[in-house]
Amino acid sequence: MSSKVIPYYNILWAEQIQQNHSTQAVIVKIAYANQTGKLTLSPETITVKFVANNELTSPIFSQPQPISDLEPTLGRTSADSMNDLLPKDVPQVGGSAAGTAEDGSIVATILNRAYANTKRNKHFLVLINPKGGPGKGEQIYNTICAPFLKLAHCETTVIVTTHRYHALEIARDTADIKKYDAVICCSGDGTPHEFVNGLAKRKGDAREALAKLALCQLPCGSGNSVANSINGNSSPTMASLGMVKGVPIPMDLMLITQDDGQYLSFLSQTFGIIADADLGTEHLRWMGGTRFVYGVLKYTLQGKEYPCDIYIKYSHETAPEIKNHYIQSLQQHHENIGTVSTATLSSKINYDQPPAPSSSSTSGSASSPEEVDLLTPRFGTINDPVPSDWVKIPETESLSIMYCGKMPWVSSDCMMFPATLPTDGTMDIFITNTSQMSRPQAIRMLAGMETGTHIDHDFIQYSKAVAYRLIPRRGSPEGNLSFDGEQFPYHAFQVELLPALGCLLTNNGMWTLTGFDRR
Ligand SMILES: Nc1ncnc2c1ncn2[C@@H]1O[C@H](COP(=O)(O)OP(=O)(O)OP(=O)(O)O)[C@@H](O)[C@H]1O
Repeated sequence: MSSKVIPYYNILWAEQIQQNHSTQAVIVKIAYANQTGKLTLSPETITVKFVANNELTSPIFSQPQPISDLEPTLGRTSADSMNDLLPKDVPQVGGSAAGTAEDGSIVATILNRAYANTKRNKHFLVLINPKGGPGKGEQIYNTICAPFLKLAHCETTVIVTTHRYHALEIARDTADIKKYDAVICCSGDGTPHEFVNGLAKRKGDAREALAKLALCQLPCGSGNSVANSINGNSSPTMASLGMVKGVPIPMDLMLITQDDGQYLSFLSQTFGIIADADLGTEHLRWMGGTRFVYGVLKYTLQGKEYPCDIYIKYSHETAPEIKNHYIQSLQQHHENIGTVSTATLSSKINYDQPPAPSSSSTSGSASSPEEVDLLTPRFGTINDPVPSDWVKIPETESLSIMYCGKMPWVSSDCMMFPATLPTDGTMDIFITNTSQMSRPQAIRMLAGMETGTHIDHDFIQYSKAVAYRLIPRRGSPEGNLSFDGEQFPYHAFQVELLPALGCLLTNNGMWTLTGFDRR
């Protein structure tokens, strides 16, 4: 008999389906995510027989009992291997025959361990963008994600977005939005961008809603930064299990001011080649993620330049400073996750003291962060003078890429920001001028983006900042500018970090680590 081990993490649900009082045996149906490939899981069920002497009897897998049409044929499982599934202290069968989660029964024990550090029966708001990426959002949700959520007894409210800004309107206008544990964006990165900005526009409870509604993504777009950064891949089944077992953690956000507008950004701001590669290749959506790589290569080899002026309020400028900050932030994150519940984690995160406001728009304010307006910038807006302690970057008249981000992976094959962490109080800024590199150098740098080693090249600047400003030079040809992958006017803008304002649904209280501390 072949053996099968089911990690508790993969268990979606357990339910007692039969009890024999004379033998004190119970039969439990277990729904779980079966690992069927390196990055694929299949929602399946097995039935297992337990007896009162704390031992698992021969499981009755020869007669699998699928509970939905989606269940594939079950594998055979040995009793021995199931000890990895079973707790050593299996309680006596008895008590409530219902086998509910709280009654001390085997079912309760399994469920408690399967959901040891997260909430079960999560209530999800599901937003499906039917036009995102290759346009398969509905299909991917219905055939791949929904079965996991159903087996895990999660509650769902599903909305298919019908127009641009629909996700923003839902986040802004849904009165009881805080009843949801998380929002599943079945989309690319544009929908989470809209959703976060909608929450920020709520009257009265914006801060609370941003802290409560955990973002997650069913990867249906071309970039899928959220899913890639959380799971380290863009597998929809891995993402689906991650939602069921997700642990919410706080995440830093970024506040952008441009013209007279203010926006939140959870992911990135992109100026130059990367923005052109993303937004200038919309007609190539059919290529999926490859269109981005194609675009970057094309514009890099063309040596396109984007004259501008950039001012940065650095937090960590040199490579050793960045590495030290990463290691310290990671340790602090693990300490916080280990000692407090995720609900109170946000308030326990200890950031570098934010600098004092420097502009007229915030001067005189002695309010605590809770009291000031959610979107009141600490450093003023793009319409204020550049603060005197910000550093002007030299030689940006021939800049080719400015990319600022807060998530490590911007697509499955691009670890753009290897040194970023969810709540490290900084944003990572990548600046380079590819037109001054030889073609082989440029291609080596681009190839390094897959593993995050592109930041090690001499001709790039990778730093950490708490704020910056970018001003395109007057009279220069216009390119694209994107915030979180969404197109914005090619105008000057300013960005500052907002510590731990948002919430992210992660697998184990952290997104996939890049290994930056071990480099
Ligand atoms: N029904 C709809 N029709 C047209 N546009 C929509 C619709 N629903 C949402 N949108 C818009 O589609 C845009 C893209 O959303 P999405 O989240 O899928 O990211 P994406 O930019 O397509 O991702 P990627 O670039 O990674 O493919 C958003 O601006 C959103 O407002």
